[in-house]
Amino acid sequence: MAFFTHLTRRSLAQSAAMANAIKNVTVIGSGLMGAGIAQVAAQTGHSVTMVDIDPVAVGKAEKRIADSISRVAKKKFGEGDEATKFVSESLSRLRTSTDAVASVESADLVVEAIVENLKTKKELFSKLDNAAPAHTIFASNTSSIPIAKIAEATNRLDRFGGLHFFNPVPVMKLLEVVRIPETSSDTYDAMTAWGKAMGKVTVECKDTPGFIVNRLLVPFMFEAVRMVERGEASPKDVDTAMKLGAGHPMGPFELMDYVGLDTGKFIIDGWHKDYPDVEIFSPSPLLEKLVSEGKHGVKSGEGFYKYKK
Ligand SMILES: CCCCCCCCCCCCCC(=O)CC(=O)SCCNC(=O)CCNC(=O)[C@H](O)C(C)(C)COP(=O)(O)OP(=O)(O)OC[C@H]1O[C@@H](n2cnc3c(N)ncnc32)[C@H](O)[C@@H]1OP(=O)(O)O
Ligand SMILES: NC(=O)C1=CN([C@@H]2O[C@H](COP(=O)(O)OP(=O)(O)OC[C@H]3O[C@@H](n4cnc5c(N)ncnc54)[C@H](O)[C@@H]3O)[C@@H](O)[C@H]2O)C=CC1
Repeated sequence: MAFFTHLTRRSLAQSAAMANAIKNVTVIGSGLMGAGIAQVAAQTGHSVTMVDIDPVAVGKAEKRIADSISRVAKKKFGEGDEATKFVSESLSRLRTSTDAVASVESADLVVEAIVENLKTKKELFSKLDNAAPAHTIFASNTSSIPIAKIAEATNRLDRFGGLHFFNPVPVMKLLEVVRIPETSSDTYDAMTAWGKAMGKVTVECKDTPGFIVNRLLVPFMFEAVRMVERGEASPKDVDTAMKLGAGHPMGPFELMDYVGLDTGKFIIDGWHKDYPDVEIFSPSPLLEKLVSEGKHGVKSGEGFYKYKK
């Protein structure tokens, strides 16, 4: 028992040391997820650089972060000086850039949250691998792509893993920490300790399709779309049914609009390519139509539903 307690103390001390080791965080991608991850990292005392190839996306992310931090501050401190200080100190730790390579030069951790496309992610990581210091840990926030396939673009498989956050990042408590066979224990422990320092509850995941949550959630969403395509129910009735009958905070169509239908299409296209014989992953005419019309959900003003811009 004493030996066990000693071990627990030692591993707690090690975890704390590792959380402290990650001070400088670079988040690549300033869309829905990148902005949320950068915000929470800044809120929890990290020095953060948020990068996007698109300067317009950076500007939009800054506005979303300012709005979200105010809501977090209000919830934590109410109105007043403490809330104002929390907002200004958090924002002072956040820088932005459009130059990914330059932004990793002093990073302890790089979290990638760019579009859900394997080729684009590999091209990015390949460039970053040459520019980042040897100790830097690389992580992807991918929803559906195997971490091992992304990591192939680098020479740091032992310092590579998945950090899969949930939308909206400032609110959702879960973080899936994904390891590939080559991920070292030090890297895995450092990612987990950092997740806890971010205020998240972590779960350990193997590099299996969809990890834990999306392995269950995505087929549920697919099935909801198929029901509507078969004319069995309307999106609104499916949403009402799942909220009132199963206690979900959002119905599947509201959630798909919230996540982004373009991201949903990237996921289904990728899984259809990898598993061509699994019928549920075959292309959805309804989803194809909405995405081709630029209806990407809340972020574009329309998806399955219409939103005020
Ligand atoms: C056949 C083909 C089909 C193909 C389809 C394929 C689709 C594939 C999709 C794949 C998806 C993959 C995504 C992924 O990898 C993982 C995910 O992230 S899944 C999504 C997980 N998220 C959820 O499930 C969210 C569920 N919704 C909710 O929990 C709530 O609705 C939500 C918190 C979003 C909003 O709550 P609500 O009560 O409705 O609204 P309020 O505005 O009142 O907010 C409540 C509370 O929370 C605070 N808050 C909300 N948003 C923010 C924010 N951005 N920042 C800060 N704070 C926020 C708000 O202030 C409120 O606080 P109070 O103190 O309670 O007032
Ligand atoms: N939307 C969601 O609810 C969730 C998404 N994810 C994953 O997070 C990642 C990002 O998703 P979202 O934030 O929703 O996407 P998004 O479409 O909102 O943002 C992606 C951003 O990446 C930028 N980008 C594209 N290529 C880039 C490059 N080479 N370098 C720098 N920036 C680049 C784009 O300009 C855009 O601003 C995806 O892998 C997605 O699967 C994970 C959890 C939830």
